[in-house]
Amino acid sequence: MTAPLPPPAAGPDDDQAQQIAFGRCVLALSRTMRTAPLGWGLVAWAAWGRVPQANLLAWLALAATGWLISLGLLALIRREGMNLARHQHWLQAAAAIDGAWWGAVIALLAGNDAALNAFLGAVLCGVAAVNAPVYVTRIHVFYALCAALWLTALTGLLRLPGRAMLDIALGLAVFLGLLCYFMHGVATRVVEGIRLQLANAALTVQLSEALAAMEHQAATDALTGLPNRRSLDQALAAQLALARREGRPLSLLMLDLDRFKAVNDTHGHGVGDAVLRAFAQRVQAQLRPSDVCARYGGEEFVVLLSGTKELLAVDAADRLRRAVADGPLVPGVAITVSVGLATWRDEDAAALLARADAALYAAKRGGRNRVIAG
Ligand SMILES: Nc1nc2c(ncn2[C@@H]2O[C@H](COP(=O)(O)OP(=O)(O)OP(=O)(O)O)[C@@H](O)[C@H]2O)c(=O)[nH]1
Repeated sequence: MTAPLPPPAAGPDDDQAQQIAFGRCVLALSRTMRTAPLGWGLVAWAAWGRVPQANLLAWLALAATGWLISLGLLALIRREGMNLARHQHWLQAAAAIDGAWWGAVIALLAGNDAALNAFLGAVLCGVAAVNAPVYVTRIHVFYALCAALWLTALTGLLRLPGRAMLDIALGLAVFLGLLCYFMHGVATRVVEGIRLQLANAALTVQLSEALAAMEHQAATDALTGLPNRRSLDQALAAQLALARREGRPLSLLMLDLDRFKAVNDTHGHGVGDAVLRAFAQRVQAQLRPSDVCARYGGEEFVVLLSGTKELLAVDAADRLRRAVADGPLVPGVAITVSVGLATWRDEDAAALLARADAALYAAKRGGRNRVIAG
């Protein structure tokens, strides 16, 4: 009977999904930050000659400083392994600094030029829109960026006269509010996707482990831990193919414990089982790693000696026989083994096994505890 599949593992930790989401966000931000100088160029181009040069230079200096601080924070986060618990506030700080120096573009450059004001408002909307997918796996960090951007912009607008400035502040607030609202839904689905990927990966590992365990079970004899008959058939087919292709010699031993029924009858089946297990271990201890020892059925075993001609195989078989006869396999139970040997002669597996079986039968008839080559 095959063992039932283990129950599926519990879903992966939410912490793990959040950690992956955080790592993705840090990497995305590291990439996007490289494009910031493009934004400076656009702003400088639009404001050139329209605002006092000192203001433009002050904003560029502020932007470059904020940018360098954010880059430094990101580099530290990456160097220390992007740990969510330790670094999430650092990332929030980097985003807020980013938002603040962008927002300062209004404070330093907006004024009476309506076209420039509109351009700067559009730039801030663009900055928020570009950053939305960057922070989609850490939406709260995006809120920090938007809040810092809007508050800094508002501070600059409030000190200017006229309603137009408040209109820009309101328009920006509506745009950022809507963007955050829609990104919230997207962000939830993205993190859910990461969770599903983790669950799938965990399930795949679990299934392949269960499959490997089942394959092992299907190929192994439960009592002795040796390969079973099914596995022997496969090993024998492979060895015969090798023998045919490369002319490698192959010898097959069929071993059968002598008068094993008497062990069961005298000591009980439990002791009989222990004898079979001890026999398997003793035989295996005598073999090379390339040899195959399988339980053929009952108290019968088959050994494949690859690359071994008949003379050497007889020696090996006799060594096995002596190892069994040398001392009791379990305390108080002495037993011997008879061995039939057949060396491959361009025949198929069934014929080779039949020859070894006939040799084993001859060994039994000859008095047991002996090796006969067929
Ligand atoms: N304990 C135990 N006994 C087994 C197992 N498989 C087969 N047997 C027993 O092995 C015994 C084989 O007996 P026989 O075929 O008569 O052979 P034998 O007594 O070894 O005699 P010879 O082979 O002629 O020397 C039977 O009593 C089976 O019940 C097993 O997994 N555990």
